[in-house]
Formats: sequence, structure tokens, C-alpha cells
Amino acid sequence: MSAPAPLSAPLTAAPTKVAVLGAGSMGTTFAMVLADAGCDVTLWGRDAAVLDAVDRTHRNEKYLPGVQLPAMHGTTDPAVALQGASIVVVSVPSQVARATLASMKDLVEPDAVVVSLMKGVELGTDKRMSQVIAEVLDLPDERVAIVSGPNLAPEIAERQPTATVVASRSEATAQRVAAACWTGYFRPYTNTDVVGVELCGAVKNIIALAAGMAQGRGFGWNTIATLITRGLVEITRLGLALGADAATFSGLAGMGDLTATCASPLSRNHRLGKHFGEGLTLEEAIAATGGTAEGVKSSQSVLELARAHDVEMPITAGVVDVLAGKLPLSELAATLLARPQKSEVAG
Ligand SMILES: NC(=O)c1ccc[n+]([C@@H]2O[C@H](COP(=O)([O-])OP(=O)(O)OC[C@H]3O[C@@H](n4cnc5c(N)ncnc54)[C@H](O)[C@@H]3O)[C@@H](O)[C@H]2O)c1
Ligand SMILES: O=P(O)(O)OC[C@H](O)CO
Repeated sequence: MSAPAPLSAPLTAAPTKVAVLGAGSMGTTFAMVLADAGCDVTLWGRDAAVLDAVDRTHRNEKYLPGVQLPAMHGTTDPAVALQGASIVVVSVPSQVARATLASMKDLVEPDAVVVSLMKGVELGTDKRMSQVIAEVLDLPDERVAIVSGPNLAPEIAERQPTATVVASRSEATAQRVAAACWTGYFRPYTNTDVVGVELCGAVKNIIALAAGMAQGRGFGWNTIATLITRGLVEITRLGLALGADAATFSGLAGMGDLTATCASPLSRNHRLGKHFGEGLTLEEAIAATGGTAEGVKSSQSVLELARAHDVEMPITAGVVDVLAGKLPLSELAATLLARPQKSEVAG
């Protein structure tokens, strides 16, 4: 499963020890990728029955039914997971990342790189996950990385060909994390634009909610393509205002992930939007979807970020209003289409 080792890699090197925090669908899937790439992986989670099964039978039937995982450890004890781990991967819902990491702060090895798989923005602080990680664990930029891209967990778990972006302000750190998760089916590219890569991951969930809502109301591909294209404009506008690199938005973490999430029924954000568009209440749609749909909570934080930087994000604002019950979904399309005429390329 592993990609060929780079020529410079010592042939006798001990496997990289990695802790993955969060045993849901993405945490477990990425643990699989890391183990397939040759790492010594310990998956941490709260559910003793799940982690016991991961440890003994290398299966997580709750989140990845039918998937046989490679050899890895499972534990509910963060000290066991984190001891000796030179890479720590965080894959809990964004809104609990701060509390989860704070409870483990003293257990993280002093030289470990901490990697976020999370695609959300914290409510209340409007901080990206790399900011939360650096703040809670008191880490310099070179010890923080992000993995983001068109990475629907159920497809990766089938070992379907997939690419991703590993972003860190330090190219060396990004390369180190990329080497740890490079397999024959999973290809990481590096990027130093942490702001852009993280914003792409968080905002595409909001656009996917809108795409799902449109589909739920019976609209077709013209509408979805419009949401994807104008959604990318919104993401780019916000990213550029926050100092991101324009090239990121046409890459895997940008256009790539936006397309996958807006088009695929495997996306929880897309599914939740569709349930809502079909007439369920928000609570019913959340229950019917299952799993973490980050866009519901992050939409509020993203809109606050946009307003703080004087950035126009009409789709995001519309989704926020609809979810808050301030705008009937039946009026969202008309509201967006009636906005003042403008040039497509004027920004
Ligand atoms: N599933 C995907 O396809 C996918 C792909 C890329 C990125 N992500 C991102 O990964 C992150 C995790 O998503 P997921 O798909 O694994 O979600 P999930 O809903 O499948 O699993 C979430 C996990 O977090 C645990 N959890 C919930 N509350 C917790 C708490 N208070 N403390 C500790 N653990 C808690 C749950 O028990 C569960 O194990 C999200 O930010 C998501 O956007 C998901
Ligand atoms: O299921 P979603 O909507 O959280 O999307 C999963 C991944 O982020 C797709 O890349």
C-alpha cells in the first residue's frame, strides 16, 4: 500500500509513531491511510467498545462498517495514544477541538507536529482550527499542519484514488506530514498557504449546504453549478482579504473539495441541506443526516469573519438566515438572484 520510500529515507528508520484523536469516520479513515503508509498508529476516542474493536479486530463498524483496517492500536486513554507520538492528528468536531486539546495539553510530546483534519471555524472566536491548536497547545507555526482536500472518508476507506493538500507555514513540516500519509491510493501535495487551505475546507461546507438545499427543492445542475462557481468567488474573496494565496482556490483544497462536497451524496453537509430542502426542520435534518456537518455552526463564524473584513458573501449570508429561520428557504433563490446587477469578473 505504501508509496515508494524517497531515496533519501534511511531504510532502517523506525516507523513514525502517530496518534489520531477522534475515532469517527475521518479520524478512523486517516488512521488507516497512515498505517497503510507504514506509520505506527494509535487511534484515540471516547467510546470504549469502538476503540476496543479497533485495537483487537482492526474494525470500526460504527463509523466505517465493513471496512477491514490495517494493524493499529485503539485506546480511550489519551496518555497511551500520545506517548512517543511525533505526529498528532486531530479529527474531532471543530466546536469541541479546544476543549479536547486543552484536556490533553500536558500529554503532547514537546517536539510533536499537530495536524488538523477539521473543516470548521470556532463559534465565538471565529478562529480557524490551526489557530485553536496553536493557541491551546502553545505551538509555533512549524509544529502545526492541515490536511484538506476532496477527501470523502467513505471513498478513501475503499482505498479509491485520492489526492489532498498538506499545508503548513513550514514547507519542511508539510513535507514530513505528507511523507507520513503517502500511499499508493492517497497522494498528498504540500502548500504553505494555511489560511487559504483552511478557509476552503470550512466554507465549502456552507456552499454544500446550499447545494443540498437546492437539490432538495428539486433544482438541477444549472443551479448546483452556479452555487459551486459563485461559492468559489465567495471563498476566494474572504481568503484574499485574510491574506491567502489566490492559487490555493483553484487547487484541490479549493475547487476540488468544493466540487466533491457540493456534488456527492456522501457529504454530510450536502445531505443535511437536501433533507432541509425536502422540508425537514433543521433538527430533523441533523438527526436524519448523522455525523458531523460542520457547515451548520461554522456558517455563523464565517459570516462574522466576512463582516469583520468587509467581504460580501451572499450565499453564506443566505444560508445563515435560512438556518436561523429568518428567511424562508423558498425565498433564498429569489433573494440571491435579485441582488443588484454586477460584472462577473469585478470580484
Ligand atoms: N468524514 C469525512 O469525509 C471528512 C473528510 C475530511 C474532513 N473531515 C472533517 O473531520 C472532522 C471530523 O469529522 P468526522 O467525519 O470524523 O466526524 P464524525 O461525526 O464521523 O466523528 C466525530 C468523532 O468525534 C467524536 N466526538 C464528538 N464530540 C466529542 C467530544 N466532545 N470530545 C471528543 N470527541 C468527540 C465522536 O464521538 C466521533 O468519534 C470534521 O471537522 C470534518 O469536517 C471529515
Ligand atoms: O461529509 P462532509 O460534508 O463533512 O464532507 C466531507 C469532506 O470534507 C469532503 O472533502
